[in-house]
Amino acid sequence: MTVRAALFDLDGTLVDSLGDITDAVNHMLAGFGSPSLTAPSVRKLVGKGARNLVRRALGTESQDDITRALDLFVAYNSSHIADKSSLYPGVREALQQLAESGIRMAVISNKHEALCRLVMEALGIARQFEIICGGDTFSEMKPSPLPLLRVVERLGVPPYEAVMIGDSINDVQAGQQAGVTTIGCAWGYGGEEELTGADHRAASFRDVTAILLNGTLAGC
Ligand SMILES: O=C(O)COP(=O)(O)O
Repeated sequence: MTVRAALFDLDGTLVDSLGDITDAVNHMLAGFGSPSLTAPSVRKLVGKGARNLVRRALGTESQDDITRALDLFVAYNSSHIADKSSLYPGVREALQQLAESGIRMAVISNKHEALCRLVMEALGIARQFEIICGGDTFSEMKPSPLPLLRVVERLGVPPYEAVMIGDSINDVQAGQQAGVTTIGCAWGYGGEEELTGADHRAASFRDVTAILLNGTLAGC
């Protein structure tokens, strides 16, 4: 199999954003007079977008409260987007290498698209990607296959020549349903058990490039 497109998850895959997400969650909780959460607790809530994150952090089903919480979270996170966030080791080099080898690249995140763009600009990787989309870009977010199918269509690449690289079950399930090969990243926020369905497992970014460039993908 020739890999023509690499579709990357963002939080927990390219960027370690947990510190800033935790601060934004705690800013939001303070606005409700609720106690703070630790980073390991917030880590378990990341993955299905900001609305789901604030709903679970606050422990409410009130749509009014969730909307207010979301506004507080997004406003704080927008102005503290990369105070503590950084790229995972090897990301910059890997993106350069993949770009040089002609692999088309996109980010498909469940984070708001505007926040994706902000953090990617701040960390200097936005220009490496032809397409950047977030949880609010399409009518459905991962684990729906829809964002992946829309992106490969826009790239003009068939799903079977694309690979989804991510750290959570949302990435693995979206990839499986889209007919895209999946690489599970062991360094992210998803637990070990979330990646059992992935076609490949990467322990570092070096593994990701080796799998993408050396033709070691299943079915090669
Ligand atoms: O912000 C989230 O909930 C998850 O974002 P991700 O899809 O980039 O991991």
